[in-house]
Amino acid sequence: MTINIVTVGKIKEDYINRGIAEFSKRLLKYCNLNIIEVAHENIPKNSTGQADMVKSKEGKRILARIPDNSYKIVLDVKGKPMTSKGLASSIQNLQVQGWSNITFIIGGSLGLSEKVLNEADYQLSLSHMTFTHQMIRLILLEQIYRAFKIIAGEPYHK
Ligand SMILES: C[S@@+](CC[C@H](N)C(=O)[O-])C[C@H]1O[C@@H](n2cnc3c(N)ncnc32)[C@H](O)[C@@H]1O
Repeated sequence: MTINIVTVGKIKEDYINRGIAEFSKRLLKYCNLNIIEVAHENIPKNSTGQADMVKSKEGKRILARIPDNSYKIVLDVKGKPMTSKGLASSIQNLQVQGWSNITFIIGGSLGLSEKVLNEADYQLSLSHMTFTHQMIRLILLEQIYRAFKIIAGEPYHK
């Protein structure tokens, strides 16, 4: 299984980068992992009414980088919640159905465009709370790692 994460912007915080490096390393035992960063769009100073334009430009970059034939899961606060066991079952079911690529998509500071949201096979919320795009990348990686540990029947934190 190949897991892709298409995400807007870079990670600036060193402590988050270290966490991402740790979970990326741990995941290599279970899957191939590609983290694909697309450039964020500068938000104009007088940004009233420009949010859609920013999300649309970032959205085009995201859509251009989604690998072909992959099952697309967008991360969105308003998406559907899922348990960690549910994510494990979903990954397993997708494998059984013949999917060899799953792409998770993380938006920029203003979120994702309607076009990207509509392209998704699943809209996933990790909480009712909003996290930064930097934090959500780390949290998502930990949840994917947890899912593979559950699939493998291996012990991990409760
Ligand atoms: C700073 S948030 C964007 C906030 C923006 N106001 C919105 O409502 O989408 C950046 C990205 O992180 C992801 N994200 C943040 N919190 C999330 C959550 N609780 N569940 C799922 N994704 C989340 C989403 O992909 C979002 O586009």
